[in-house]
Amino acid sequence: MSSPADTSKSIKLERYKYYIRRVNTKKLVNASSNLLFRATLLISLIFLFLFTFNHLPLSSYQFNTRSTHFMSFAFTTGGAWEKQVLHSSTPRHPKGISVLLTGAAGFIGTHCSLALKKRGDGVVGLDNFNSYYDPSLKRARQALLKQHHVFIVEGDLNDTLLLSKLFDLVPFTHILHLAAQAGVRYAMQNPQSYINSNIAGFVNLLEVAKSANPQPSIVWGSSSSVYGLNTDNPFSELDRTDQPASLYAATKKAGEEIAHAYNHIYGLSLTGLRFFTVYGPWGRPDMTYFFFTKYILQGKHIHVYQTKDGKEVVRDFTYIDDIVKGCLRAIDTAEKSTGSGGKKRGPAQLRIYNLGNTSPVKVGEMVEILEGLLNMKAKKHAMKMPINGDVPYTHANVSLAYKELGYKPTTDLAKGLKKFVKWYVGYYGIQSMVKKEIPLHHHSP
Ligand SMILES: O=C(O)[C@H]1O[C@H](OP(=O)(O)OP(=O)(O)OC[C@H]2O[C@@H](n3ccc(=O)[nH]c3=O)[C@H](O)[C@@H]2O)[C@H](O)[C@@H](O)[C@H]1O
Repeated sequence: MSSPADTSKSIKLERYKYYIRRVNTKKLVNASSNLLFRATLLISLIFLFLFTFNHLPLSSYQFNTRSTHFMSFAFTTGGAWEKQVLHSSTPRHPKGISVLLTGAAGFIGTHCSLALKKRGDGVVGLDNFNSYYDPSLKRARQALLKQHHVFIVEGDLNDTLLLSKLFDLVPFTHILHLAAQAGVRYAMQNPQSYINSNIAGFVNLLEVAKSANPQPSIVWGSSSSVYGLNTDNPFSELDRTDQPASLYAATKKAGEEIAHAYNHIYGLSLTGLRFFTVYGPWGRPDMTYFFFTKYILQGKHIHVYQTKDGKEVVRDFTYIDDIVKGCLRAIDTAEKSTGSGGKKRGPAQLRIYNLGNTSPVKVGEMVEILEGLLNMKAKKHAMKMPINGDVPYTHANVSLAYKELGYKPTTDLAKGLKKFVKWYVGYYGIQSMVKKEIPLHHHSP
């Protein structure tokens, strides 16, 4: 039997337990309502953001390309942005196509935009204007395109919202995808930028393209560098491409495999073009012919690379106008994608072509041509090619591109460099430094 003292103890204990239960329940209720409140607040904010986003013109978007997160900030500008996109993308020619051209402020991108616009197609550019090389050159190309009524959207391939918005606005028939992190040797300094642009950015673009209705046909820039350490000569599309010598080459090769997967799963029509050392007016300042020109004019030393066995390195330099023709032929022969609603509806076209010049030239010879055009002697130094991603030679077999695209390069290096130098001295306003008479054309490609 229990004593009264025991009974009172057990009552106290029960009361205490009851008290603790109430406190815990209260805490639980408080915690739950707190959680509920926070969740409601979060959901409301998301709805508010989405609502605002969908009801503001895209003009609007500023893209922070330096950040790894591509945040879009919206502010109203009254639909001017949409108008520019629509105007630029509308073909003038009744049979014209509508092209989203990525990397439009780049070297090949600018020339292709002009050529498409000139023949009556609609073109909207996309470019992030990054500072890999002098952005003022990209701005000058943008100004040139503006004169020809090509509008460039300032944004990044990794910005899904922006890409989706563009496809919501315009039923693009084609994408000419030339935006990339270029440069073979720079990959050792900034490997991540190659992954961001050439892999993540490409996949993002394909993701948006596969869901678009209609799905566009896609032509994109691969590279001769995929042949890497291949020793068969000239390089044919059937040669092995599994020995890249640089991360750049590896990302381009990855792009070709990614293209295969998207073609297979989603029915996207995809054509990859392997460009061989493209040069010409409005070119890239990081490329050798470009900075050799600058250094020769400044009286600075230049290094001409040699292979391990003392031979000069060789490139199949290809003039920009030939490349532009190849790109346009690839677009014109591209079949439609077969998918819709993000689903494949049948087999789709998948192609790869070499676009080169088929006549390789020693880098030393390229220097001699420049010396003649600039009427100045270069301060040349022979140097063993560093192990930095470079390959000793490139040489394109273009018979497949000839057969299927009608691609036939017509510009030799001497003729092409002459056009480049004319542009160079005109653009940089240094005609007087070059004693020889070179007729100038300002700001025309
Ligand atoms: O076809 C491509 O797919 C690639 O073409 C281009 O790469 P490359 O063919 O390597 O051109 P580029 O750098 O101009 O060097 C030219 C030559 O000069 C030699 N070279 C270089 C530097 C130097 O100081 N001295 C020298 O002799 C060097 O050894 C080489 O033999 C693009 O940049 C690249 O983005 C990609 O598109």
